Amino acid sequence: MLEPSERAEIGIIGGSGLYSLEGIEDVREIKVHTPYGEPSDNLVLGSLGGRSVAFLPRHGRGHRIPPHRVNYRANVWALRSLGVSWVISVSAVGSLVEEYRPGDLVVPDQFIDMTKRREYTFFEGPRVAHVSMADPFCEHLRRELVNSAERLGYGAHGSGTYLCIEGPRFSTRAESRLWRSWGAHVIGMTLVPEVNLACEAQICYSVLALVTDYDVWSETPVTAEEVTTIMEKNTEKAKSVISDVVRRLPRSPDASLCGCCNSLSTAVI
Ligand SMILES: CSC[C@H]1O[C@H](OP(=O)(O)O)[C@H](O)[C@@H]1O
Ligand SMILES: Nc1ncnc2[nH]cnc12
Repeated sequence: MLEPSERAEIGIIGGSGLYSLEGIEDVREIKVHTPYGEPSDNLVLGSLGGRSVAFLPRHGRGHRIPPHRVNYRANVWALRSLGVSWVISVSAVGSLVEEYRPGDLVVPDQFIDMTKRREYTFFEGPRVAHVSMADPFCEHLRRELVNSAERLGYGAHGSGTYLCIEGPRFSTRAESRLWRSWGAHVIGMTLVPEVNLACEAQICYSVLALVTDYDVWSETPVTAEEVTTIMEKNTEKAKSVISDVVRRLPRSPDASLCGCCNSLSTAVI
């Protein structure tokens, strides 16, 4: 496979409602081919706040790809092949607890995987790896995201468990009650296996989640239309946080906060 000649330091994966980023200078658009097939769209490269970034809309521009059909391996591989060491993922999530309100930002620190049939690993044998997922997100990047949200006056819930369902349907009321009883805070359909693969690729990865709804446990059950409307009203928040955080990220992560770059050192058999 040909390695792209372009390079980028920071990858940004846009979720529902975030299909482009403003303020990128020196914009180039490239198609990246991977051993796993095509990523969700062309990658948009450029400079944001003096840092080289690569933007990829998870569902493709125009939201063409449903969550269970996203080629997560191609997306993460494509970003890695550009040399990114950080990936900021943006996601719309439902809330499973009253205190996380529509419009709020959340930077989760844990997840529960309820997906069913996805491609979870780059290591299909004969090379086998079991990466640790005890602390699945980059703590350094998480802190930077929370700090940026605070600085901009939005605030963010600095922890929370993201429960990932297979989708594309939403949960039943019984399922939603179950997720709540398990202690999950937010719900979405795309974190897994994006986070697993980022870890295998030794990338510092974190999610900036935006709450769009109260799922189906409150009176009026969530609809896709509701998610889109709330995202449209709030994408500015996510864009401002991204714009602020990319300026502040150091060239390399603080080894006392995260071990993302070494995630394979104890994982490969
Ligand atoms: C548009 S409703 C559900 C859809 O929104 C979330 O996507 P993303 O995480 O990419 O923002 C959710 O996971 C579903 O895919
Ligand atoms: N309630 C919900 N369930 C699953 N994914 C979502 N994305 C946004 N809201 C959601």
